[in-house]
Amino acid sequence: MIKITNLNKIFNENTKREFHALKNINLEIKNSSCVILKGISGSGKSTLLSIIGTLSKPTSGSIQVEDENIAKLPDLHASNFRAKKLGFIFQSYNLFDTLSVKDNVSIALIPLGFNQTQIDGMVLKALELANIQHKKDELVYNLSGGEKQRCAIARAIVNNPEIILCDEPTANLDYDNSLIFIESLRTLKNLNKTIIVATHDPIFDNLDFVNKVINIKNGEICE
Ligand SMILES: Nc1ncnc2c1ncn2[C@@H]1O[C@H](COP(=O)(O)OP(=O)(O)OP(=O)(O)O)[C@@H](O)[C@H]1O
Repeated sequence: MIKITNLNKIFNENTKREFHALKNINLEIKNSSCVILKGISGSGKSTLLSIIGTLSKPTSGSIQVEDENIAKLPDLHASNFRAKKLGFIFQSYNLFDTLSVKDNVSIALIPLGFNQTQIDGMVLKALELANIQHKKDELVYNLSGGEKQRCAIARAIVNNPEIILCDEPTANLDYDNSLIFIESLRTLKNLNKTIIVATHDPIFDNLDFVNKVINIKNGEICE
């Protein structure tokens, strides 16, 4: 369970540019559920996702993941938490263009101390799950947008994370590739992953495997 309590994020606090981006967010996300964070541009979706992902810290409030409050983790602990428990999928893919698909995916395992045989096995499994194994030796530079997204999915799941965070994952995909992405999410849901997607893409409306849609407006949850 992810339990967010009284969470606030204020950028540039106590300056003329002060901006209250998240206002008293309270939210519970059950294990193995799929949750969509919806809201127009600037509503605070990415800010919330990056705080859940320990990429930034809230101004106040707590985020309990099982028994741990991850809101105030020191940087080293936060990076350990991310490496073990989280997978990220971004709209811009965040891949290394000049590396192969296989090498992009294995990067996520480097901090975890696996040996080469273990890494090879885990990478192959992730590539197969994401349906990109046939391009494993190709440079990312040469992939299509949909293939890059599948490579990004493989990288996000290679560490077998419990939680997968997706920020506008279909923003750069055409309709057919967006549907393929949604089928990958369904596969991950069936593998009991907890999935949180920040999006304003209507393609995520009314999906049968989505457990909860949370609307965010001006940094607040509106039920
Ligand atoms: N580092 C920052 N400093 C100041 N303001 C910020 C910062 N990051 C985000 N904001 C502001 O916080 C608000 C929420 O931004 P956020 O990126 O979370 O929105 P979003 O809902 O994800 O939008 P989009 O769909 O366009 O990505 C915006 O008004 C943004 O300008």
